[in-house]
Amino acid sequence: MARIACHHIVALPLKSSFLTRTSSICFPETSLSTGFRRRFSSNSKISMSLKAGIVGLPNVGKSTLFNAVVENGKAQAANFPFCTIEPNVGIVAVPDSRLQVLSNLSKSQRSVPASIEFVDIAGLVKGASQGEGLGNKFLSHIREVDSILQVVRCFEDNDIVHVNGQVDPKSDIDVINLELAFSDLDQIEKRIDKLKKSKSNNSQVKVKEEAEKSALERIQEALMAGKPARSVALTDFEKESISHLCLLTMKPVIYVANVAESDLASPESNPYVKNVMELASELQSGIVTVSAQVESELTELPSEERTEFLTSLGVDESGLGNLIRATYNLLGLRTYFTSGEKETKAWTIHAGMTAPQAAGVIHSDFEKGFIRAETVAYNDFVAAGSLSAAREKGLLRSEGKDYIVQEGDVMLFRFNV
Ligand SMILES: Nc1ncnc2c1ncn2[C@@H]1O[C@H](COP(=O)(O)OP(=O)(O)OP(=O)(O)O)[C@@H](O)[C@H]1O
Ligand SMILES: [Mg+2]
Repeated sequence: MARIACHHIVALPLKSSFLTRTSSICFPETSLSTGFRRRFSSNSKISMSLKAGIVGLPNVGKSTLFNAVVENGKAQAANFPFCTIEPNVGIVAVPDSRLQVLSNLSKSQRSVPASIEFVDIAGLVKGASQGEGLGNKFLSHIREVDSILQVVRCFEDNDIVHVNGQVDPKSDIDVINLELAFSDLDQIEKRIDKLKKSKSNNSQVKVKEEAEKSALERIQEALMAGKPARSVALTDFEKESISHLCLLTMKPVIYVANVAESDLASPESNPYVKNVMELASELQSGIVTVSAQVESELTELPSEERTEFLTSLGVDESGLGNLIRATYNLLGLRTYFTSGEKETKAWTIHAGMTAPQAAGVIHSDFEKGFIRAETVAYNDFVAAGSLSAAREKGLLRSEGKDYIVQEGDVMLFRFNV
């Protein structure tokens, strides 16, 4: 296996999911895990969950990581319409080697990668849920993201102040998680009070409110026991009933252990990283190790010098690609392709989406007027060499409106307008 500047330690679906069409993915038990098998009903509102928030104590390396990821994401794809929406929100390309392969085969004029949004959120401190530091404002920024990358300081450096005086990943993680839990508890308490006072006579509303109350009571219990909301088993109906609250501890988390450059080659031997690994597994979350400092220095170097720098640190490649892919997968996102002479493009869908829903990602008219999809698995497309060759060999299938789009499908939609 290639040595990389970012090691995925927990079974997060990284590269494997991109190599096989139907990948067997082992996700931590998050709220998203059921989504793999779940089908999206056609009337359910689909929003592309694309935002990952970089969260952590002050001065742990969040902005350093954010800048490196954004710079790297931009560099990954010259044709990618990169933009920084606000100074602290950046869209980055999801690196995917399949894109270039398809693009070459189709002799496309350009290729467009999938993308996700990263948000650099200011540091959280103890007491934030009571308004300390930048307090509730920043908790509300976290509320808006779909997944959390929690940066944990695992590097020693006496010149860089640690808000609590010493490097202690367990304590840092506890501080952040406690603030998130307090904020959720506060919201839940208010909501349960409101639900108790509800006088609705509408039976449908009543059923929904009962489901919401029952879910919230169970989440409240879990939070009091130090567990995140995502650890509570909920039905789809219950999940939907509480979704308006955007609970912070419901969001899937990846712990990003930010290590010194000297630890990059074997992060597992750093006891701080070990602590983070143990906690991540207890909290049903993923972990990646990365050195934000190294990544930021890499973006400053001309590409020919990057390999040399990485080799001197004992690794082969930058860790950001893996971090971005891990985040993409954590968000429950999947990719299908369209490929032709004009362009080859990676489109982002949720796992479980049907062909018309996937077509709707391109344009709502494609979904409304959907007739059929012609589809071929990525590996079959590559083996055949082109869409027409795949058709001749009978590898191109014609699929109807119930077809669940698979990771890596290359698709062509037939529709009426
Ligand atoms: N892996 C690392 N090794 C050594 N130094 C690092 C590492 N990662 C970040 N730093 C340094 O730590 C300092 C703080 O980094 P940064 O400003 O990114 O933190 P932050 O979490 O965004 O802080 P804030 O919450 O105040 O915005 C910087 O001087 C940065 O160069
Ligand atoms: Mg910062």
